Amino acid sequence: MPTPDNLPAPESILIVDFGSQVTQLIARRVREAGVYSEIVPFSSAETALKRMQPKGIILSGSPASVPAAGSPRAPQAIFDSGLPILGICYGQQVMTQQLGGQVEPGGADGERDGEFGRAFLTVTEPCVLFDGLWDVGERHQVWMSHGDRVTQFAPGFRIVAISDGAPFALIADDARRYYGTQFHPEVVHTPDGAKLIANFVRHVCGCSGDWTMAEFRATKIADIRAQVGDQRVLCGLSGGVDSAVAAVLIHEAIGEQLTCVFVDHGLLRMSERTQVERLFRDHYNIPLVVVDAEERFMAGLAGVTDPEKKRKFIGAEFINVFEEEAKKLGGADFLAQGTLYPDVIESVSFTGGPSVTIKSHHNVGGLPERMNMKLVEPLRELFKDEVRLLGKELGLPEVFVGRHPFPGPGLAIRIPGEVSKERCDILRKADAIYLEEIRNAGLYDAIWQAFAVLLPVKTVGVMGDGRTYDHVCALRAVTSTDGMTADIYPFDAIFLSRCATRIINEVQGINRVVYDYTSKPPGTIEWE
Ligand SMILES: Nc1ncnc2c1ncn2[C@@H]1O[C@H](COP(=O)(O)OP(=O)(O)OP(=O)(O)O)[C@@H](O)[C@H]1O
Ligand SMILES: O=c1[nH]c(=O)c2[nH+]cn([C@@H]3O[C@H](COP(=O)(O)O)[C@@H](O)[C@H]3O)c2[nH]1
Ligand SMILES: NC(=O)CC[C@H](N)C(=O)O
Ligand SMILES: [Mg+2]
Repeated sequence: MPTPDNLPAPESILIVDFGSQVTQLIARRVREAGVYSEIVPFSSAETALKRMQPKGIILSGSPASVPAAGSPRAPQAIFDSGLPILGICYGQQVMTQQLGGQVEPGGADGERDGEFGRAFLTVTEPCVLFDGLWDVGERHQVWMSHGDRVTQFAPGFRIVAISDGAPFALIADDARRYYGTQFHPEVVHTPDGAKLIANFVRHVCGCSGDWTMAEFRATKIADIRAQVGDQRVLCGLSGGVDSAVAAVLIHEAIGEQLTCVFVDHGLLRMSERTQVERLFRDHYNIPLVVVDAEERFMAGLAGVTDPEKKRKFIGAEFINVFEEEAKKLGGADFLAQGTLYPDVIESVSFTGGPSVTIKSHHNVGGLPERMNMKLVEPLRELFKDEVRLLGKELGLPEVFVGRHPFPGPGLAIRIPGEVSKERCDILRKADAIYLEEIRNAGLYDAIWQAFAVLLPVKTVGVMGDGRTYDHVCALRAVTSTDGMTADIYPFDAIFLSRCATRIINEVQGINRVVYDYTSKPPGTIEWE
C-alpha cells in the first residue's frame, strides 16, 4: 500500500483504532471515497496527527466499554486540533464521555441490552452527512453491534437520527464539525454507510478524493522485487482466489524465482486436489509441487478437539511442509501466502492495536513462533473483493476469480470436536451434494460462501422402519463482500428440503440436516 513516503503529500484521514474487528473497513470506505487513510492505535494517535497532518479524524469502535475503569480514551490533542471528527460506536461513546456527556454500560440489570445486527433508524433532522442521501422522516437500515449506549449527549450536539435501541443513533455538532454514529457505517450491511463516510470525508473534511488504487499493482511489484532480491520464493497455493492472485502477482515481479506448493492435507473438498492441479497447470506456466500430507495431518489432529489447538497445529504443520519442500528445492528464503486483511484482523491486533483474538487463522495467528522463512504477503491489507478486482486486472480466469473462499484448515474447522478421516469422508459427500444443488439452482454466484458442517452430535431417526442414530449435518450459506460481516442466504424451504433429503438418502452417517440462520456478527462464518 502506498505510504506517505512514496505519495506526493496526499490528503489524508487519520483513523484512530480502539480495537474494533471492523476498523480496517473504515480505511477501506475512505479509500473508496478516493482519500488516503491510515489506521493507528489510539495510543500513538497524537504522534500520527503531527506526522500526517490529516484533514479529518475517525474514531473506531471497540470491544472495550467506556464506563469501565481503564478503558481507552482519545488523546486530547485530537479535540484540540480543530479538525472534523467522526466517532463510530465506541468512538461516539468515548467522544461523548470526553466532551461532557454520559454513557451507560449495557447489562447493568442482568439482561443482555443493546442491538446486535440489523436495525432501523429514523432521520429526525437534516445533517451534512445525509447530503444527496437521506431526508427527514425516512427510515433506513443500519448495522449495530453495541451493548453500551449514550444517555446524554455532550454540550453543542443535537440528535439527527434515532433507532429503537439507540436514541442517539446519530448526533452532530456542526460548529465543531463533530459527528457520532452508534451504528457502523463502515460495514456493507449499512447499505448507505459508504456514502455517509464519503460525505464526511468530502463535504465535512473537504477532501477532493483524487487518490485511487490504480497504482497498487505497480507499487506491490516494486515492493516484492525490493524485498526478495534474487532469492527463491515458495508460494503456498490452495486453488483459492487469494493465493492464485498472490502467485500471479509475484510471478510478474520475479518470474522463475517462484515455485508454488499445494498441500493436500486430507481436509480438502471432494475432487479438489485434481481440480486445482488441472486448473493451475492449464492456465499457468509456474512450477507447481503437490504434496501428499494427509497422513501426517490426520495423525496430528487425532484427539484434538479445541478449535484453537486445531488451528495452531494446522498452521505449524503447513509451515513444516513448506520448509521441507524448500529444502528439496535447494533452499528458499521466502514464503509467499495469499493472506488477506480479514485473516490478520481476526487473528492478531493490527499495528499493535487493542483488538481481541477471535480465531487464529492458520496462516497468521496459527503460524509457529519460530520460522526459518520470511513472509511475502502482498495482499495483507486487502479485502476479498479488492483481491478479485486485482485478479481481473492481472487477467486471471473467471474460474479463479469467482470461486467461493475455502479456509486453509479446510474441513477440520467444519467438524466441531475430533477430526478423523471417516468424518471427513462423510462431510465431503454431504458438502458435494449441497454445492451441486446450489450450482444446479444457479445460485453459486449469488452466494458468497456455502458449505456443510458435520456436528459431533448424534440424533435418533427412522429410516425404512428401522432406527437410526447418526450425525447431524448443518448447512451454511452467506452473503458478504469481504467476509468481515455476513448475512445468511435466504434459500426457499423447497430448496433446503431437497438438499436435506438428498444428503440423508445418499450419505451414510447423517440422518438429520439443519440450516444455520446466524449472521456475522454475532456468529462467524466458519463454526470454529
Ligand atoms: N492446501 C494448501 N496448500 C498450500 N497453501 C495453502 C493451502 N491452503 C491454504 N494455503 C495458504 O494459506 C493462505 C490463506 O488461505 P485462504 O484460504 O485464506 O486463501 P486462498 O485459499 O488463497 O483463497 P480463498 O480465501 O479464496 O480460499 C493461502 O493464500 C495459501 O497461501
Ligand atoms: O485461509 C483461511 N484460514 C483460516 O484459518 C480461516 N478461518 C476462516 N477463514 C475464512 O475467512 C472468512 C471469515 O471466516 P470467519 O467468519 O469464520 O472468521 C471465511 O471465508 C472463512 O472461510 C479462513 N481462511
Ligand atoms: N462496536 C462497538 O464499538 C461496541 C462498543 C461497546 N463495547 C459497546 O458494547 O457498546
Ligand atoms: Mg482458501
